[in-house]
Amino acid sequence: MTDARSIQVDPRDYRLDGRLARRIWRLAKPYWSDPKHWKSWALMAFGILIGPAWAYYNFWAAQVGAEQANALVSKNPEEWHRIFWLLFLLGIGRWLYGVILGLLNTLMQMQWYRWMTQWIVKRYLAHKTYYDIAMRDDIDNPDERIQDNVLPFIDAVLSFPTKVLGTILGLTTNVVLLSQVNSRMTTFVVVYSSISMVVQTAVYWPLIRKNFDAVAAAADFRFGLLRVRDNAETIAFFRGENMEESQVSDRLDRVIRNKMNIYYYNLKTGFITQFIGSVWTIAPLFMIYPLYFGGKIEYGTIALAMTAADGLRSALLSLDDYIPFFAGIAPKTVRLAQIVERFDAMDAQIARHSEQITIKRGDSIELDNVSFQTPGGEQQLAQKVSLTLKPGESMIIVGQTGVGKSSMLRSMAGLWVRGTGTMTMPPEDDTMFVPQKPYMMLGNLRAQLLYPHGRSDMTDDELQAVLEKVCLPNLIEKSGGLDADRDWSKVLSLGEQQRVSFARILISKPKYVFLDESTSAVDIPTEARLYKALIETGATFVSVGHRETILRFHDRALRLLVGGGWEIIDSRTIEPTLVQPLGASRVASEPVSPTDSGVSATNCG
Ligand SMILES: Nc1ncnc2c1ncn2[C@@H]1O[C@H](COP(=O)(O)OP(=O)(O)OP(=O)(O)O)[C@@H](O)[C@H]1O
Repeated sequence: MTDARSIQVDPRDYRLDGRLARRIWRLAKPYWSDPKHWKSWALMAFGILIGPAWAYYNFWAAQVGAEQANALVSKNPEEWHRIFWLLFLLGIGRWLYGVILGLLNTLMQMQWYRWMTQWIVKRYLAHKTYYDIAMRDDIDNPDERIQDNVLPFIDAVLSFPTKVLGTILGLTTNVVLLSQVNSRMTTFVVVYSSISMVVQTAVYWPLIRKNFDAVAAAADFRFGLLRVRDNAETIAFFRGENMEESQVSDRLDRVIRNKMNIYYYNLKTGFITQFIGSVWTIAPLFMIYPLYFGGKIEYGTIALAMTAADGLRSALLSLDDYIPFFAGIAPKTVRLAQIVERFDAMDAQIARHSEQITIKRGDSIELDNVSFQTPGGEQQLAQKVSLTLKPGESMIIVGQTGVGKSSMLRSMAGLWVRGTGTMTMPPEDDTMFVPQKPYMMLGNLRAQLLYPHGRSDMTDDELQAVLEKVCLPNLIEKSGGLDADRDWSKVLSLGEQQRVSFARILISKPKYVFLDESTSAVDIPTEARLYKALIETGATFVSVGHRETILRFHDRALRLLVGGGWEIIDSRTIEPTLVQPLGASRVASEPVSPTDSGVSATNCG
């Protein structure tokens, strides 16, 4: 996950143009083009169709209101009471309309929200895209994008058709109403509102960028806090609290600066909006009252005209609203679209097979002219590697630090796909990759041991026997049983976690195992025990390691050279300095039997 500040911003993302419209369409289309979502279409159609009825209702209510005012002036209590109860019922109808529309909208929103979030998460996890994003570091805070942006996007898009319909109906009904009273006033409202629309558009334009920056700053602040949680122990060791406090305050300052920026901007523009509104409240009065004093209209018509003029103005002003509306949703849309565009790019890359290592499935490990690259293509690693590893064989990858040993394992696991050539790999279900820092899932000790498949018919005694083989004879007892639930990544030392990883191998019995410095945190006798147990399973395995002591457990070594070269050598006769000198623990130069590790069962740890 990366800091939003380090991401290059495309200035085109700040515009409200066809590109934004296409992005909205790209995000909305998958849901709305699926016939399975007919219910949402039905709800949407209902919401739209009820609009004209609602407009007519308001049209009629305005006329009834005028009749009531006339009944008041002509001192007609029966008529006044009749209209009063009618208006009371109309009020209930208005309330019911609001409730029904709110319910329909929420139902539609939740259906789409669930679907869209699941759709994005599915694509995020497919083809290991989450890993690609994390490695390339070009999409900041993907989790925040998924969690925070989907609902506001949906909310905005769903409200859009009703908003447009509301504007159209508001314009037509109020023009009809107002022109019944005075056509001059209709012209005034239209001209006045058009001018105000132009002014407001100019005023709101800069807000798009400000909103954008505010969203990125908030995501950044969250990221800063998350870093502290994720690295709590390291920070505590380094006593880095002061530095962390300053980085968090720094991010918080940015959030506040952006919020204040928007606030001051709204305050300034608020004066303009306020001025436009004030002129409006006075101006129509000067046009309507002379008509009344001249006996040209009845008293109730004043209220009717004012309601219609106000309705027409708000319909026209709602046009102004489209700019702030799009300015508000643009950042969220762009942040979501960027992540979906990355999914699309990933799919396209896979479909094209371009610059991508082809992976075939077979019963051995075979590299045919494979050249490896880092995920973004920044670095060429080992070039044109060809080798075969038959079932039961083992190989260690050695070479200078940073030369690309772990990367080769990542490519074999299908995590890094960039490069050329063809790699034959065993079926995924037959393989297990063991990283240096094991993953401890949430759950009890049994779940840790059975990870990743989570199923096994092994009894508790059998699990205990496995733990003894990996030098953890007391783990169950000291943890409070196999069903004890702890934060295992914290309560187990790294060496213990690495031994749990080996227990997982012995439990799952994969045919192929790939180990990336998986014994770096255990002592040499324990390492020997672990490799001995691995060899006994008969698995084919490939290790990456720095310690010369593990060379002897492998049939051969692939030595990677700086500049992309490589060579295959006999791992038992390799010059230890080609791996990494270990000082006192030099290995004997004569070949050693892999099963003769030189340690006894009691020699663990
Ligand atoms: N996500 C990444 N994006 C771009 N380059 C990367 C990424 N991860 C690693 N690299 C680069 O790829 C090169 C090979 O890294 P790799 O981890 O494979 O080396 P290594 O030989 O295993 O190193 P070490 O022995 O230190 O563990 C390094 O130069 C490293 O900086």
